Amino acid sequence: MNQLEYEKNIEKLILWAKAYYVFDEPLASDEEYDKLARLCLEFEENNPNLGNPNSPNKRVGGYVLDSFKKANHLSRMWSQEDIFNKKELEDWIKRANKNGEVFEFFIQPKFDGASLNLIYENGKLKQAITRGDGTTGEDVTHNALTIYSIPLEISEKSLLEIRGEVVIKKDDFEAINIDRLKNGETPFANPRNASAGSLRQLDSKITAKRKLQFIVWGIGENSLNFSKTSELMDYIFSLGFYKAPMQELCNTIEDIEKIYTKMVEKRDEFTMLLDGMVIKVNNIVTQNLLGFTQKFPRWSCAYKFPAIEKTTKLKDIILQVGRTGVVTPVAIVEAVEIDGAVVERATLHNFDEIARLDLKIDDEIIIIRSGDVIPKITKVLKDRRVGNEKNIEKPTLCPDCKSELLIEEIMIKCQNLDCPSRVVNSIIYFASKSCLNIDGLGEKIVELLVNEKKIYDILDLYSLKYEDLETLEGFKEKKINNLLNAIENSKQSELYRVLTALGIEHIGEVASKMICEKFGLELVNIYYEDLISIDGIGEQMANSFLEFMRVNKEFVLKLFSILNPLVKIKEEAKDNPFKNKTVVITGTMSQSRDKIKEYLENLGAKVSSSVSKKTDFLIYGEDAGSKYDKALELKVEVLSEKEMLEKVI
Ligand SMILES: NC(=O)c1ccc[n+]([C@@H]2O[C@H](COP(=O)([O-])OP(=O)(O)OC[C@H]3O[C@@H](n4cnc5c(N)ncnc54)[C@H](O)[C@@H]3O)[C@@H](O)[C@H]2O)c1
Ligand SMILES: [Zn+2]
Repeated sequence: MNQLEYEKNIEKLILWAKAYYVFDEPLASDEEYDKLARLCLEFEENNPNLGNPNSPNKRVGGYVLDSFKKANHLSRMWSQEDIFNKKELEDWIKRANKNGEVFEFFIQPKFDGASLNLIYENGKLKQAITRGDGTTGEDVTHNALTIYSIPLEISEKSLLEIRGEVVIKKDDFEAINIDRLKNGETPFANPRNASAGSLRQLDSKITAKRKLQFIVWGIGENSLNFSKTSELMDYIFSLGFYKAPMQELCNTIEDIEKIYTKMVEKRDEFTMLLDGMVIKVNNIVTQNLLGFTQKFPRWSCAYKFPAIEKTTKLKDIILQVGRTGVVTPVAIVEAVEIDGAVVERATLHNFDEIARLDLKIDDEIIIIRSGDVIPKITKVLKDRRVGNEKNIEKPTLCPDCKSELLIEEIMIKCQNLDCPSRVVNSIIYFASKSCLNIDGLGEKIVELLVNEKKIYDILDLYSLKYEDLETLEGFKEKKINNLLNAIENSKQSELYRVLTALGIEHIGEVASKMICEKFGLELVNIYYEDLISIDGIGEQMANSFLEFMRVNKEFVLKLFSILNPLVKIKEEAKDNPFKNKTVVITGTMSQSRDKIKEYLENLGAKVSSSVSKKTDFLIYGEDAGSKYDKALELKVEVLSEKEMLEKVI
C-alpha cells in the first residue's frame, strides 16, 4: 500500500466507522472492516511518520451523536485488541509477559452490543454514558433507567464506574425487526446495531420497549481494594449485576484454546450474540504495570470467533414451487465460506422481502449464517452499486408448469394441482418423517418417479410394482425391495399421521390429532360446527379443512381404504369435578407430574403450566412455590394431591 492508497483507505475506514457507530447502519461487514484496518495498521507501523492522526487504529471507535447531551467518563474507556488465532494469541502473551512469569488469565464471553458506563455515587445510579470516543460519550441516563438489569441502587457507597455491554436477546431482535417492518422502517442489520440504536434514543419510551439487557464486564474509576480481577468481578456480581455464564480462570495457552473451542461450540446456545471472548491478565498489580496503548489495555485482548457475517454478491434469483403452490424466491450468491460451510444460497421468504431490501441482481450484500439457521441476506450495500445491477421482476407464470400465477397479498401461488413441482413436493411431504415416515422415499427418488411417469400422485405409490422400478437407473434388487417394503409398512399408520400427510393448509400435526381423536374416519363427513366445537380449531382452520374435503373427499376415501389407518378415538370422560376444567400442577407429588397430568387429562381436564384468572384448580405437592402463592392471591381453589383424589372418588 502506498501513501495515497493508505489515505484513501483511511477515508473509507472513517466513513465505515461513522456509519457503524453513529447511524447503526453498517456499510461493510466486520470482517472487511477488520481486514482493511489491519492493512492500514501495517502501513502505520512501517511508516510511523506518515500515519493519519485520525486513523481508527489510533482511537477508540465511537463518535458522539449531536442530538445528545455529552458527558465525560471519570476514567477513560478502552477498546480491545483483536486476535484471531493461536499464533496471534501466543504473540499477544509474549508481548504482555516479557519476563516469562506464570500468568493467571481471567476469561469472559464477549457479548456484542453497545458499551455503557454507569456512574454510581453514594450507592445511587447517577449517570449512564455511552463509550463514545473513550473520553466523552452520550448521556443516556434516561434510557438506562428503563433497563431492568441495571440496579438503580447498590450497597457499595464509594464512587464507582460500572462498565458493561447493553445487548438484546436474539429472539427479541427478530421481534423488533418484524415490528419495524410493519411500521415501514428499515430493520436493523444485526442485534449489535439494534442494541446500540435502541440505547441511543431520545425518547426513552422506545428504549423501554426494546427489552435491553445489561451485562457487566468490568469497572472504571473506583477505590475498591482487590488484587485479582476475578475476585473484583465476584464482588460486582454480588451487588446485583447479572453474571453471564462461562467466566473462567486458567494459566496456559492450551487451556485458553480449550475454553475458546468450548465457547465457540456453545455460541449458538447463548440467548445473546457473542462475537468472541475477552482474555484478561487476572493480577491487578500486573495490569497496572502493563498499562495501556492509545487504544487498548496491554493486559487484555479479544479472541474473536469466526465471522458469521460475510460480504458476497447476488448472482441470481431462482423460484421454487412448494407443495401448496407458493412460489418462493431463493437467492443464488457467489460461493462464500462462513464458519466452515460453503454458502451458495440464501432464503428470501417472498417478494416483499426483495422489495424491502431493494435487492438487485449483481448487488453486493451482507449475508449471515449462524448455527443451523438457513443463510439470510441482512443488508444490501447500495453505496457499492456501479449502475448495471438488474431489477428483480415478480413472476407472472409458474416457473415449472407455466400456468398463470395468483397473487395473494405477499404470496404468489401456482394454482395448478397437477403442477409437477407441487406434486413432487406434496409426495415428499407425505413420505417425510413427521407424516408417513417412508424410509428411502426422499427428494431425489420422488423427483425421479414423477419425472419417469411412474407415479402421478400419492395413491400411485401403493400400486408400484417391482417391474416399475427395475428399469430405473441405480435401482438394484435390494433397493427396490427396501422401498416397496417401506411403502407397504406405511399402511396401518395412525390416522392423524395420514391426515397431517395430506398437507392441508393450516392443519398441522396438533390439529390433525385433535380432529382424529374426536371423529376418527368420520372426519370426511363433518360440518363446520363440529370442527369449531374443538378447542383450538379456529375459523380459518375449519374453512381450509372443509374446502379440502369438499374437493378431495373421493381421493381421501380411496387413500383410507388402501392404508386402513389406525384409529384411536378418545373416549369422552365421565362426569367428574375436573372435566373441562383448567388445572395447574405444582411441587413434588407421590408420582411424576407427567403421570398426574395424564391422569387429569383422562378425566377431561386441561392441564396448563401457569396460574391465571382462568385456572380452576391448583394441585400442589411438597415444596410448592410461587404458583401456589399466585393461586391464593387470585383466589383459585387449591387442592393437595390427596384432596384431588378424594374429589374424584
Ligand atoms: N462493519 C463495519 O463497518 C464496522 C465499522 C467499525 C467497527 N466495526 C467492528 O467493531 C469492532 C471494533 O469496535 P470496538 O473498538 O468497539 O471493539 P470491540 O467491540 O471489538 O471490542 C471492545 C468492546 O468490547 C466490549 N466488551 C464485551 N465484552 C467485554 C469484556 N468481557 N471485557 C471488556 N470489554 C468487553 C466493550 O464494550 C468494549 O468496548 C471491530 O471488530 C469491527 O469489526 C465494524
Ligand atoms: Zn406450476
